[in-house]
Amino acid sequence: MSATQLAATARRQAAHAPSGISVQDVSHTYGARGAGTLALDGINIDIEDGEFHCLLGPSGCGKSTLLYLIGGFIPVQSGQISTATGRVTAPGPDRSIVFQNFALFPWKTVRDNVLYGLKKAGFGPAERAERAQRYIDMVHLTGFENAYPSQLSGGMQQRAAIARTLAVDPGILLMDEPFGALDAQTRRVMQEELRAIWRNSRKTVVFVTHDVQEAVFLADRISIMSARPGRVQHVIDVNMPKDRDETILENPEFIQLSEHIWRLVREQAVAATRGAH
Ligand SMILES: Nc1ncnc2c1ncn2[C@@H]1O[C@H](COP(=O)(O)OP(=O)(O)OP(=O)(O)O)[C@@H](O)[C@H]1O
Repeated sequence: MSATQLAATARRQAAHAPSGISVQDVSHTYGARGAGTLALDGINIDIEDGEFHCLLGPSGCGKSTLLYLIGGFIPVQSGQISTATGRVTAPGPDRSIVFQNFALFPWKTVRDNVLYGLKKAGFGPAERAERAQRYIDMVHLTGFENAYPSQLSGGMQQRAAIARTLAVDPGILLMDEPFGALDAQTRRVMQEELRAIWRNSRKTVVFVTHDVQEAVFLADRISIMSARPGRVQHVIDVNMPKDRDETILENPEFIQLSEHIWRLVREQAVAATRGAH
């Protein structure tokens, strides 16, 4: 193998390995500096490789902005974000994102939506076909390979979007309120499935939500953000069993921790409402 091929293989392996994320003193302003909106102010977060980390905070506190900065979808203006593959300056194969609104191509079938991501990520034809089926099966959409998004329920569409993202095997999975559009029951099932998928795949996950129970159910650690400008107010360890299903909702420790976090988030939500007047 040539040095170039070796380097390409090393890059590809690094992209698939779970990676830590270091966010150092990151601030972000939308619009003209000085006259614009300060969305984030001096964010510092260290996320370990393989960690499930939730960003929790009131609407408008900058959770999505921080996620897009980590993804490299918007440029870092101030401070620094790094992963195992180096400093984040643009999107890369080590980071993939799942959006709230599924973001599937409506004119492509489930299989073709998943294949599209794989082709873009540079997988060969045989591996693309094998991976597409494997991840469609993993999210329990076997039998719906040829269905179009409009023929699927919201939960099924979001499972297809998750399959598309997981199939390319990114080391870091970024999720922006992916279950926000789902009904409560489907949302609970998806949370359990995501937690199980994460346990098997050992990805690093950064998950944005404003739902306290969702954060406590899913996360190893939670960063609670302040009302705008977003700052990290508290970092909470969730010391719960790694295998979680809905029985944990009745666990007294789960209830106590959720109430504690709810009070912390409520303080920020009240501050946000006052700031808006
Ligand atoms: N493209 C943009 N141009 C100008 N301001 C923006 C832009 N995107 C976001 N903002 C502002 O930056 C702040 C943070 O927005 P962001 O979407 O990151 O917050 P969020 O915590 O994810 O909110 P939500 O929970 O409601 O989705 C908000 O006040 C928002 O109005």
